[in-house]
Amino acid sequence: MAKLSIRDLDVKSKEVLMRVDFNVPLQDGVITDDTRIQAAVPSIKHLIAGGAKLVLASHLGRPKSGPEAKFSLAPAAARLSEILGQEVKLAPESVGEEVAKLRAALQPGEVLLLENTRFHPEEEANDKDYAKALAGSADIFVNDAFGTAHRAHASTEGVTHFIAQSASGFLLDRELEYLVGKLENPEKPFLVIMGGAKVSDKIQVITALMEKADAFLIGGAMANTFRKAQGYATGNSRVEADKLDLALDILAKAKEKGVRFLLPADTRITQEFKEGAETKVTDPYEKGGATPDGWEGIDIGDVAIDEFVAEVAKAKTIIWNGPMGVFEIESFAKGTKAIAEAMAKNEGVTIVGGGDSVTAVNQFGLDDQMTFISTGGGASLELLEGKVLPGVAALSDA
Ligand SMILES: Nc1ncnc2c1ncn2[C@@H]1O[C@H](COP(=O)(O)OP(=O)(O)O)[C@@H](O)[C@H]1O
Ligand SMILES: O=C(OP(=O)(O)O)[C@H](O)COP(=O)(O)O
Ligand SMILES: [Mg+2]
Repeated sequence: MAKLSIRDLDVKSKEVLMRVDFNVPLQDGVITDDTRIQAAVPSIKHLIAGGAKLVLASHLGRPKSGPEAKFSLAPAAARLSEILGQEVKLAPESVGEEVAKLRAALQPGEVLLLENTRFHPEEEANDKDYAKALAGSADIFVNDAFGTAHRAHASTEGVTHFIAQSASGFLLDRELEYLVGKLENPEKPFLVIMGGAKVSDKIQVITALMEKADAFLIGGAMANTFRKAQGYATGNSRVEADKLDLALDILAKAKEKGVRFLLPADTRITQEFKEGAETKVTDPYEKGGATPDGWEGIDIGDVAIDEFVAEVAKAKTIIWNGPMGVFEIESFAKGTKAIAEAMAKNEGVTIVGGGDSVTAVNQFGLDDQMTFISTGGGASLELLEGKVLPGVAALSDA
């Protein structure tokens, strides 16, 4: 069923609450990649030009409980203000009396960014009272947060129950159009590359993706979980202990189905998690490779790089989510860079999704060489899996 779109709205003098995904990478309070902010600008400008009183909501990072300065959206407000060339006020909170006053005082064309919704645990719990408070006096809700559309949270799903009209934004439309439409019949071989840190979420989609993909490459922290499950020593590596059985199930299923499923043959490891740290590569696992105690896997190894690059060269359609290593630290970026370069050379369809994966590709200056850049990692994987994302399902029908 088609959903109401931002194109269909008359927003003149209306209060519009728009969910954006300003979950941008920060280092010492500085935004290292503003792709997600830039990606929301077409919808923001459209609403400003249409005379809306615009209230923006977003999460940033994963604060544990309550406000934490390092997860403030202040840098995002400042960056958006620069991009728009107009003031973007940051509310001190996402809900409450003071915020209600700020919202009521908005004039057509003005923009207010609410503080991080995840400063309230009620956001992720999709609590009704919090969602209602967030909806506040809004006449219209727009969801342009593709990167968070796979979460049924108060600001993505809950609010729609308290606002008359809920529509998709331009970014959400564009992502869905490409990732659902163009990927319906991918040219084969279809390769999925997965890595990154959000293992417990993303490992869950692999089984479903085996119905579509011909091959998988697994890097990042996800690879550690698979290697641990196989019984290899993983030292201090980041491992998802409660996903070991699932990892073994996935390996068995891949074998049964004849899906190529490549884990890194070796791993780059370190004792110190910092720039310039000494690193070394384990022996290939086949030859007894192991990560000793006190060391942790922070990138795929050199044999793995060669094998993965060869696999990328053979594929006709590739979707990549999750860096191969901790690319934010240059000494740990080799594997991620090699994959990005191999994708750039591939003449088939190359899709990179995810806040951090896209940051890496931008950092290497290879974004122009990709067919499609998606602002969502988990969201694009769940979409590919064939799921209707909760943030989309909740929108009004057209
Ligand atoms: N071996 C590893 N150990 C720990 N963290 C890793 C490892 N490999 C990659 N990462 C981290 O994964 C993070 C990105 O993961 P994720 O959020 O799942 O990807 P994306 O944002 O592209 O969807 C990066 O910040 C990177 O440093
Ligand atoms: O960064 C995000 O996803 P991604 O890391 O999969 O690209 C989104 O903002 C969702 O964040 P979440 O995974 O903490 O819900
Ligand atoms: Mg990420």
